[in-house]
Amino acid sequence: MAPTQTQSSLPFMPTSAMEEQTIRSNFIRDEDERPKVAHDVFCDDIPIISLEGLDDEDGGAKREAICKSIVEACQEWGLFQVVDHGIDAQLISDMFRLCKDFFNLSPEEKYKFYMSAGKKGGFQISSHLQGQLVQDWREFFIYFSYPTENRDYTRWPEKPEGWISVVEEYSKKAMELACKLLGVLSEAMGVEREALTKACVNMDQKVLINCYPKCPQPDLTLGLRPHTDPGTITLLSQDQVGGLQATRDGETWITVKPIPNAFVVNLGDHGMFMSNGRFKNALHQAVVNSETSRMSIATFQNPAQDAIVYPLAVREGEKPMLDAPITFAEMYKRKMARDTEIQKFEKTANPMEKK
Ligand SMILES: O=C(O)CCC(=O)C(=O)O
Ligand SMILES: [Fe+2]
Repeated sequence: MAPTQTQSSLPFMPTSAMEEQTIRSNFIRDEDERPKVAHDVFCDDIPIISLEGLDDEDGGAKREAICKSIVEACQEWGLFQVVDHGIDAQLISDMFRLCKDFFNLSPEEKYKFYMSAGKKGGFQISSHLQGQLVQDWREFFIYFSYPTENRDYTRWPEKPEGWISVVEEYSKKAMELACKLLGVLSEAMGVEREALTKACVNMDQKVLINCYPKCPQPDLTLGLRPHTDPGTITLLSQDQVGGLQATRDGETWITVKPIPNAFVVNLGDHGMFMSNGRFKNALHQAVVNSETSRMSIATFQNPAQDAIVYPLAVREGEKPMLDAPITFAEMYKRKMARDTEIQKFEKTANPMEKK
């Protein structure tokens, strides 16, 4: 079918390039940004924590041991995997099946949900950030799922059939699990179990489904550039392909081993600030491959825009990381300004360095 006017003015979709042998220049990263480790070279360093027993009565030895592992993982990595988390395997598999069906729809069908400015959710290509010099090799669909009054059901596709109710259930279960984990972190900071959830005011949740089409030159590009998530905590489920990478020093990357039905949990900037830097905001990225497409579902738990960002606890000998309380909206604005600044700097500074 000939592209319509609207489609031709929209960004290039990686899926349209699946038959091409080389990638377009706007996806090619500078050499130092290219993947150093392949999507399927897995590393076991990331803690895998079973949550069985987490709901035991306070003081239970099992709960105590689980909490300890979570806290250690947050201090060391800001990232870990959870199994036995109580979210039904069937629900996760239904979600993946329906997400896959959506991405397999024709471009016309997907573009009906194209997320232009001001739309509460929908289909997008590459990156949330505007004006990026190099594009990410991905397409995604995003749901604005909580608070429920934010749901604009005109942005929730009726095709594939049944997707709406599965997303509703999935997002509810993810919200419950995230709050449970935030409870563990709150207690570790010596504040009441609900403290982090309350600090988010009316907790916001977005469910983002990433689809990374197979790529003819995966060594030259990234599915998703290195970033930290801005919010409090993220629950990520991924298929068995592999591609999520984490780092502790910003240089050595490891590929997180996919585990069926597990969630990769990572803390975002808000989680880090609220703990005064005790818990890390995990830097991560996604790489692609030439054999198969990959899918991941990131559920972001964020504070409300006007929620106050300030450490809930400052430990002895520490100074607060922030001079004064700010709103989450302000925190995000500063992050974005910094990210754009870093990009501009890199693009202008690199040629000088090479001289
Ligand atoms: O696809 C992945 O593994 C990572 C996704 C991610 O980091 C994100 O959507 O923020
Ligand atoms: Fe992320």
